[in-house]
Amino acid sequence: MVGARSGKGKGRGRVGGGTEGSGGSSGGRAVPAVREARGERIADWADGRLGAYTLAKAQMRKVFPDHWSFMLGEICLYSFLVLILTGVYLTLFFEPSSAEVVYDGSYQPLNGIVMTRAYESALDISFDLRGGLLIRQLHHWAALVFVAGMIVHMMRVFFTGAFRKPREINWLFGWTLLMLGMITGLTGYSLPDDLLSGTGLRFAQGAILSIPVVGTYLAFGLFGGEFPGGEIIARLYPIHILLLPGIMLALIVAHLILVVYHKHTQYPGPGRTGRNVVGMPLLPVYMAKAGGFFFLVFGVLTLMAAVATVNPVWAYGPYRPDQVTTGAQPDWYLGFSEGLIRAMPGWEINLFGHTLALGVLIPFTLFPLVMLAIAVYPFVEAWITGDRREHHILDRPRNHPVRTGLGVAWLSMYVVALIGGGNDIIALRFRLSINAVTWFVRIGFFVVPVIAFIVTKRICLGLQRRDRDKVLHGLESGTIKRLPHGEYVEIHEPLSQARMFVLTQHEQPEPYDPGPRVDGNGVTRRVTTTERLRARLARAMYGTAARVAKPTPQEYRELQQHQELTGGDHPH
Ligand code: HEM
Ligand code: HEM
Repeated sequence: MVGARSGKGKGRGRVGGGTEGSGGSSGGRAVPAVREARGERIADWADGRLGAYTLAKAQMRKVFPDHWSFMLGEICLYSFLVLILTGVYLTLFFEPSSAEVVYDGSYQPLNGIVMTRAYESALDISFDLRGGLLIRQLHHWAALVFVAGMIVHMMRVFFTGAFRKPREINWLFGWTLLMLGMITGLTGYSLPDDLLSGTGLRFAQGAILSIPVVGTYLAFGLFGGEFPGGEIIARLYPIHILLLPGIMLALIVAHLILVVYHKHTQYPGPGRTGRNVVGMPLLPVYMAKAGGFFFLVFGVLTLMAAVATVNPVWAYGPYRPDQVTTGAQPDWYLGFSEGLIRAMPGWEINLFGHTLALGVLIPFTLFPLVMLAIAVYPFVEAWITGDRREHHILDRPRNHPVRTGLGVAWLSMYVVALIGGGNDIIALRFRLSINAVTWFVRIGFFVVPVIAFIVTKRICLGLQRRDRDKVLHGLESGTIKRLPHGEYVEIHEPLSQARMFVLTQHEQPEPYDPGPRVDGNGVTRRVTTTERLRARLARAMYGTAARVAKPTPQEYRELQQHQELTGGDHPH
């Protein structure tokens, strides 16, 4: 089905079976000879009050393009729903209290141990509440998958250039969701007040303390005094269950409204243009698929929760500031910031009688900066290209080697820092020296992204060359033929027209050029440093070193003629 991008309500077919004008009251309406079906009566009732027909007509036949990578956003959505469902259940039994109690419950090894009521309630949920452990595990697994889903979804959007006009704002909404998701996770796994969550909070408090001038005040204010204080769990609780999920829910709604408003992008293919969407209608096809997919995500998460233990708080024991678990790890998405701090040398300087803990402050600042780099990327790229057009057809990542290289470099930086966050575990498991792992991270943080960039760019260029080859020479069939004069040639099968279109439809724009500095009359024109920088970046991004010229029709025709002469085979 093909839907138009511009104009509203292009759906065809009768929606809801309504025959009356929408929004109108049924006053003065003649009694129908045949009683309408119950569904139709309910639909009429709703339409009279909500204008349902107009809304449904415009949206229900909306076309959604089909591609597996468009399920990634859905995985984020469904794991968020699972988080809310399981989170609500947990709030019924979890008590965010730092009051001290002596444990006397089903988990024998901890009996008689002093702990907070928060930890005790987490143990009760795990051992004494029907389904409690499964729900706790499900909540935690959903959180891990939620953030992973966001990163993969973000990279899909990044590598295909779906962030370009008009979707820059939606990119920022998404990015904010990613940041909030990470913080919500941190506030969540800090709640049960086990030894691991306390260690994480100590880490966060140390990072806050390193902020110059206001750090101490902030830390004291947040924790209600000297660490750990008695307030933090009770303060994190409303932030975790209400404030952050509330903001995220609003942002997700805005995000999805924008997806509907802009209409979804589509991969290039014959018949797909920037003015249409080729795919399946929202109702019934897409709704059925989405509904099924929700249960699939829910089911897989439940299976993971049932068979793989995550955060066994009972094994860690209650938090005590004088103890730390060995191999303490944050959840994977914050391993990045942990790694930066672990790899950073413990520098400290004294400024006007105040200590500046650079060993913590620098990595603590670097983390948001690395994240910020990806947030502003769409705007930087738009500035470099000077492209103000709307884009609804996705790029093939290979056709943008520099962008793809930058994305992979960014990811590799993330992975190197993640290795740093688990330096002790990696050293232990692989029998390496922890110093060797730390030094690898220190050097790798700068070197690995550069290597990743260069390798990715080369692979992209190689793939472009391969595409060019396929268009001009067709597919290698593996059949070798001997010509009358003794030469061996491989028979090449021509590509389908559709494939040929996909491989050649991309644009290869000339990079921005500020023009000659001296014009025809010998007058020197001022070219600003910014213009020069922009031209240089544009050359790096789209210049001849960053693309393999796609075949011209002329080249193609010449080869075709040659082919006819040699009887359908390409000499190689
Ligand atoms: C709670 C988190 C998120 C949810 C529930 C969500 C949901 C969705 C859904 C369902 C779609 C349409 C299907 C698809 O393209 O996968 C979508 C598209 C989009 N998302 Fe997200 N997303 C989230 C996070 C993000 C993040 C972290 C980013 C980027 C930083 C992002 C940027 C976008 C953009 C630009 C589109 C439009 C893509 C297009 O039309 O091709 N989203 N999102
Ligand atoms: C983006 C959304 C959310 C994320 C990423 C998230 C993440 C987490 C994580 C990782 C934990 C630690 C679980 C454990 O003990 O192993 C947790 C605990 C908890 N979460 Fe959430 N959560 C989210 C939303 C919510 C919502 C919406 C609610 C309530 C309506 C909620 C209520 C709770 C409660 C009560 C706990 C403590 C229970 C316990 O740890 O045993 N969460 N959350």
